[in-house]
Formats: sequence, structure tokens, C-alpha cells
Amino acid sequence: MKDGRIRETDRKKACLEALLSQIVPVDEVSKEAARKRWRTVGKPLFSLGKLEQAVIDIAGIKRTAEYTLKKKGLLIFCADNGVVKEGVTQTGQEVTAIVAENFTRRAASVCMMAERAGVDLFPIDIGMVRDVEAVTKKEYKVAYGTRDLLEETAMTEAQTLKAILTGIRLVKEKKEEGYEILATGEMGIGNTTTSSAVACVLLGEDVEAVTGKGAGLSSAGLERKIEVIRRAIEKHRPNRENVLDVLSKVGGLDLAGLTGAFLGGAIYHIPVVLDGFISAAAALCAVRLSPSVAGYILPSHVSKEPGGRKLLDALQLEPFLTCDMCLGEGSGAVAVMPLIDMGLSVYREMSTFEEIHVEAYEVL
Ligand SMILES: O=C(O)c1ccc[n+]([C@@H]2O[C@H](COP(=O)([O-])O)[C@@H](O)[C@H]2O)c1
Ligand SMILES: Cc1cc2nc[nH]c2cc1C
Repeated sequence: MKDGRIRETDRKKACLEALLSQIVPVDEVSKEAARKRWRTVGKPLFSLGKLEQAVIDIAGIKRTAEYTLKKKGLLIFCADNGVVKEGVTQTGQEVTAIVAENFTRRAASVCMMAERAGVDLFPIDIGMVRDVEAVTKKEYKVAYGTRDLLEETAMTEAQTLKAILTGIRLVKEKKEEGYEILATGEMGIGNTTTSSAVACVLLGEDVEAVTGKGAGLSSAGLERKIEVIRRAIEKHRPNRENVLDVLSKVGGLDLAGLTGAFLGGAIYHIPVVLDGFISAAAALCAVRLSPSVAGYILPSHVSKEPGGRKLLDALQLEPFLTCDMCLGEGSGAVAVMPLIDMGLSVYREMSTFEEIHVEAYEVL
């Protein structure tokens, strides 16, 4: 039996390795073509700033300067975390399944935001302790929550691999359904504890420097959370050079699924917009697994969690929005979709200098 499990883990590892080997850097030729097109648009050069850059970056991802972003999807990874039993959160873990169900009933915040932005919502139960009929699908469910990372490693390596492969597969499926851009989101009580632990190890930062109050905690609660993370890291000694080790020991199923989604973007050439703190921790995992993934990730906002900015800095991403959001669910990622759409509309439809009879000029 044990041998069988080891073989299964090796098989999944080989599968991940094979997928990672397909990742190539974004296409610089298409980016240059998009830059060239921007230079002809009849307006002051670079005056749409990051909106222009996003259009250029997406050209590199899609390997063409001629593209649309009509179908937009948000993958929301829902999972529970065993560490919640250590008192690191304000609410109980039953909230994860309640909010996950609410995604299907237009009763969670991101539902209204996504509707406004024309984004389709896909809540995925990758590891909730309770099944929710409208959300749970056997093929995406890896486990019923993680273990308490203070007692044991949060996940087995096989679970981590399965969750990553699930995230990759979801991007493939959405591409096949015609989605042209994806956003990442998550729902999981306790996932700012796991994300802080992962961020702290990967960034080589102190626990206090990256850990915040998550969905709400007293100051005493925050101290307890910091202590739990510190003790878990001391106990398991995750190897910062080995993302699978870090995710398995102190991560979570949602983080691993999100890591897969970012990898999937690079494998299948789909831009993936990151959301807040949890999403950014996963993005860093993906980039550490394969550095070229960085070019396939688009930023959105900067989370109010203390580690939010540090993660974006490590990813060398400048957020579009700084508006003190820290909701999760994919809310920040969805919020930038209209901006990206606006940039693309100007890029595709705006008159050229020639058409408006203004002489093109160069910046000094
Ligand atoms: O995305 C963020 O930056 C963010 C920051 C703080 C909290 N959250 C959300 O709140 C939940 C985790 O908070 P907590 O306190 O239970 O660890 C989870 O469902 C996240 O979606 C999200
Ligand atoms: C109600 C609630 C909604 C959330 N959405 C994302 N994280 C959340 C945490 C709570 C507690």
C-alpha cells in the first residue's frame, strides 16, 4: 500500500514536471507589435500608463497583438484549514462552506462585483470540510480540509501535487470553454495563516512582518496567530528552495490549487489576474517553480495585509489599485477587469494620429 502511494506521488511529480517543461517565456515579438500599435494611437504617448502596459503584456501572453478579452472567468478555490482549531481566526471554519454556497446564490460580495465587470464565477471546492451540493465536484475535491499544521504537516505531498494539478487542469478546461482571461480568488477561513507562513518562508521575512489580522482578529488573536506560525515553521523546517515542501508543510489546498492556476496560465497562454494576499502567496509559489510564469501574471490591487506589498515586490508587480481592500474572493482581481477592458478598447478602436490629422510626436 505504502509503495503504491509512493508510486502515485512519483507519477504526479512526473506529470507536473512534464507540464512545467512546456512553459516558455512570453512572446517579446508580439509585445513589441503591441507597443508599436500604441505609438500610433492619437493621444499623448504612454498616457494610459498601466492600462497600456497590461495590453502589451497580454499580447506577449497570447503571442499576438490582435486579440479580444470577451469571455472572462473567476476561479474561486474554496478550502478549509486544520490550523483554525488553534484560534487563529475570528470565525469558525463553517463559514467557508456558507460563503462558497453564497457564490452560487448571488449572496457573496464578489457576485455583484463580477456581474458589473462581466466576469463569470466558478467556485471550486478543492478541500472544504463540508460538501456543498451546488459547488462540490468529486473530480476537483482533493481532501476534506487540511491537518493542523502545528501538529502535523498540513498536507501530504500527494495532496499538494493533486491540488496543483487540479488548478492547472481548471485553466485548461476554461480555455477550452472559450475563456480569454482568468482571475483568481479563494475562500477559506484560516488561509491568511497559511499564506503568511508560506510568504514568510519564501521571502525569508520575519513572521510579524508579513502577518496581519486576516478577516478580523483582536491584537491578542494576532499575537497568537504569529506564535502559531513561528512554532509551525520551527517544527517542520520547510525548505525555502522547495515549493512543494513549503506548501505541504505549512500551506493549504486553496494555495496549492491557486499555484496550479498560475502555472496553467503559463502552460496554456491565458492571462491570470491575481487578487490579494493569498493569491499573491500562491503566485510566488508558481514563479519559484518556474520563473517564466511571472510574465503570465497580471496584478490587480495591493492587499492591506502586511505581506501584501512585499509579495508584489518579490513578484516585481505594480498594482493597478491601492484601495485598502482585503476581502479575498477574487474581488480585487475582478475590480481591474473593467480597466483592462477600457485599455483594450482604446488600443483596438481609437483613431490613429493620421486619422485625427495630428502629427505623431515622440516623448523627449
Ligand atoms: O485577499 C486578501 O488579501 C485577504 C486578506 C484577509 C482576508 N481575506 C479573506 O478572509 C479569509 C481568511 O481570513 P482568516 O482570518 O480566516 O485567515 C479568506 O476567506 C480570505 O478570502 C483575504
Ligand atoms: C463572511 C466572510 C466572507 C468572506 N469572504 C472572504 N473571506 C470571508 C470571511 C468571512 C468571515
